[in-house]
Amino acid sequence: MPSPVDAPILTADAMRAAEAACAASGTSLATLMERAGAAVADFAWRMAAGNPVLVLCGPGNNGGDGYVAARWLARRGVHVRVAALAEPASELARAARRAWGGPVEVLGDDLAPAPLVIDALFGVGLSRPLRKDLAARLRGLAKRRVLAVDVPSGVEADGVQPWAPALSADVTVALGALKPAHVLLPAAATCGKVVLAPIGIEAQSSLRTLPRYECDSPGAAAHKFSRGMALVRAGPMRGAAGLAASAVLRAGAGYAILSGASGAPLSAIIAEDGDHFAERLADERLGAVVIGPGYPASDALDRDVAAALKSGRALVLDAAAIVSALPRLGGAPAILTPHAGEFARAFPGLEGSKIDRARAAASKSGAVVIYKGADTIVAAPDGRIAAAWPGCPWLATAGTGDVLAGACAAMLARGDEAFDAAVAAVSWHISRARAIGPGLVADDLVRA
Ligand SMILES: NC(=O)C1=CN([C@@H]2O[C@H](COP(=O)(O)OP(=O)(O)OC[C@H]3O[C@@H](n4cnc5c(N)ncnc54)[C@H](OP(=O)(O)O)[C@@H]3O)[C@@H](O)[C@H]2O)[C@H](O)CC1
Ligand SMILES: [K+]
Repeated sequence: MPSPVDAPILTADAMRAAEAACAASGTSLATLMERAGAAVADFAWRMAAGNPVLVLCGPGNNGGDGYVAARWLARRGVHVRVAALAEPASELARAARRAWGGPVEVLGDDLAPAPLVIDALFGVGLSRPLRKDLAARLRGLAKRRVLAVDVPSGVEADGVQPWAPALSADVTVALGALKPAHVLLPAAATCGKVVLAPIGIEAQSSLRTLPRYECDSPGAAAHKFSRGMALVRAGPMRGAAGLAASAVLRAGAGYAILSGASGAPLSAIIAEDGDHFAERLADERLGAVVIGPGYPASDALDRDVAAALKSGRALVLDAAAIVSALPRLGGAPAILTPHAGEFARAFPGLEGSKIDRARAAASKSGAVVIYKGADTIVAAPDGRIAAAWPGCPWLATAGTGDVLAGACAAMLARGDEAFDAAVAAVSWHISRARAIGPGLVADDLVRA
């Protein structure tokens, strides 16, 4: 399910700060809740398509949003019922319940379902996992369409805790900004389609969802070197390096060299003996170097990584090259592309959500980190983060990481700074994978 493009993501604390700033500048929390409930009602009205709706309200302001949504739905002629888990615990929620004015059922075992269920039990204020009896009761409603208010109830908004909701949502209406849980597994997989209701909050954040991939045409006066030159160092598994070199060209650089291989998958790639590696590294036109695809840990890898670091070129380091380079990176322009296992080896002992850990790894290494997975995170040392959920599940196959490394080199060679290059490469990779779809193999990503 696609999620909003280039949208801000706020943690629960950042969200509370944004709400407070909003209140300080004259927009009350009651107004925000009214807008939130109205936005939820609008999405629900379309989803319900004339069918009855059941709103489940919790004790906090998430429940408050639910009461407001119920009032707006009733006003639009929808047959709407409300069931509460507990009495409202906040003044805003109490006021919202009074304004609803209709009957409130008890969320008990005998609660009759409706074709559409609005889950307004808990939002960013969830402080512990759902109680087992409540979870069991909610699972009885699981066959219905579910619209979750802000996050599916049971999900911890910051994506640190692996708590699960009892009801997975078909649609989640994120209020004011996305939350980390909307883009991090396992929570993201329970949110369904995530839509953003702006509600008037000033949501500035260096943590954002991935932008759409925009392919710039080369300028009219472009030539192969002005479009960027990248070098891929092959290890013993030549195929992986071949995929990376092919991606260098397909992702838009003008010149790709495959060092240490007698042949290449595309005739346009210059495949040559590894003896020329040092000479190539010294070429002023060289914009980026890839090391790691198909190159297990070895003395030879350490030597090649050292030579590449010494050259001062922008580097893309994958697989074993990451651990090899880390102690000597020293602020060199680099993109590291670890998957979960490689990340744990390279950056042991980090805590928090995947976003927190990627941010810490980037800050520690001074490099841009692409922490790969179905919920890929791109992190820059200065704190910028791009979250790539939902990627494309067909990318879960051998060789696609090699293609991503080559794409990163292409973007660097074309002149992007490291974070922009990494974001563009991830975005290119996903958009290509989505276009191919079922049955994708890595080679397809680098075919015409
Ligand atoms: N983004 C905005 O600008 C706006 C968001 N709004 C909505 O407000 C919620 C956040 O509201 P908040 O009141 O802070 O929190 P919740 O409604 O999520 O829940 C808090 C209450 O729930 C209790 N709680 C927490 N965990 C559990 C649990 N596992 N089981 C039972 N009860 C639980 C908690 O009690 P404590 O004992 O922990 O104190 C609270 O009573 C946000 O998500 C939006 O939906 C507003 O509309 C304003 C604008
Ligand atoms: K909710």
